[in-house]
Amino acid sequence: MYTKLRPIQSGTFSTVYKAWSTKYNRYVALKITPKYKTSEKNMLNEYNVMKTLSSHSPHPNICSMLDFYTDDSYYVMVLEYCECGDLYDFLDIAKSQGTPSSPSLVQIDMQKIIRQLYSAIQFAHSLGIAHRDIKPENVLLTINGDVKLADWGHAIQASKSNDYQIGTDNYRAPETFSNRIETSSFKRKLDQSSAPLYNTYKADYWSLGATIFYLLFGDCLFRVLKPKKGQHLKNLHEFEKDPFAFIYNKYVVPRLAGGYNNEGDLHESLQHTRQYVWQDLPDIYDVFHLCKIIVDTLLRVSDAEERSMEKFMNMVDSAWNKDTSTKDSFSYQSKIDLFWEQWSINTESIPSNFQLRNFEKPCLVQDSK
Ligand SMILES: Nc1ncnc2c1ncn2[C@@H]1O[C@H](COP(=O)(O)OP(=O)(O)OP(=O)(O)O)[C@@H](O)[C@H]1O
Repeated sequence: MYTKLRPIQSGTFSTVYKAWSTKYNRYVALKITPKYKTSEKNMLNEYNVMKTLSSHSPHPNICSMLDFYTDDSYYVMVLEYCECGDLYDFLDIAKSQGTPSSPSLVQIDMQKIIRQLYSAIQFAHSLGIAHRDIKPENVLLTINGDVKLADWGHAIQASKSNDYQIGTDNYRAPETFSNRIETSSFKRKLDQSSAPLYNTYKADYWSLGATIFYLLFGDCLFRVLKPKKGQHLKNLHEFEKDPFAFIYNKYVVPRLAGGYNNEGDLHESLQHTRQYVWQDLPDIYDVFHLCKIIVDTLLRVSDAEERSMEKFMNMVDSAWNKDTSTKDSFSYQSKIDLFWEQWSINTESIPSNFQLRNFEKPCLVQDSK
């Protein structure tokens, strides 16, 4: 019924193949998991989640399960095939095609990706399912540039959980790290049931914010090497104290090595380091503005309850609403005002050869001294 054509990629637990289905008369993806790599309980959980998500009217931005098989050695999940693979690899290819002086021709339609991810996550939450591993690697792309949220292996059908360390560190919400929990009983792993519960939907909101951040800067917000896990918590504290200074120092300043005379140069430098182009963020203020929206609505460190995907989407909608007659619309002047209000970083934190000067328009210049 299925003819395996080629392996697509091996993940931690499974290998995914492109295959042809005579039953559906279309290409499919076979996600094949050896039984020794997972427990029956975990597989049953993924199967049940996929079944719920794929039944009655499947969501266009969720990678549906078409079939499921098992034998003595393997579990085989038959999935819709996404021709362009995952977003992480897609951007990696885009980056490798470009050069610092000429970015790859790949263009990222931010609005489309954001809206479709929002819609997929909202749909899953409305069915009582939290994904718990949202990241660029789990966002698949179709040939039409539509996204499909995939890999529901860590998903849970509950709005609260006290499972910690589930998902991927670089995209995981702070409250899901067990070493933030001070209860000694939890630390000693005596009684997990007494560990505090976290809201699984709000944890997904954080991961959505971290995923969009990756698209903006081509890098993870809190990239931490495995041996340096403690660093992750330090980063979170630093980020919480002043998110804009954190982002500015870690993601903007390092890209200023060559010196910049105006915001156009800075915008280009960001594009060139990433080496792919955003289709719909025409200038640097749009990038910073979107970044501010993410920080204000999704990347709330301690006050997880304040995270709101609806607020995020409303603010994105008004930021992209180019009708300047609307009160909240994003005029060029308001972008500049916002830049100074939110991004005028303490000058002590800027390397000595750079300074912010308020010219006709705010811009970054290299100090000639
Ligand atoms: N339906 C699909 N169409 C095309 N490519 C796919 C599909 N499903 C998965 N892939 C590719 O295979 C990779 C691994 O898939 P998946 O994340 O589901 O496996 P996994 O074993 O759970 O991985 P991990 O746990 O390491 O994240 C994806 O990142 C993607 O590149």
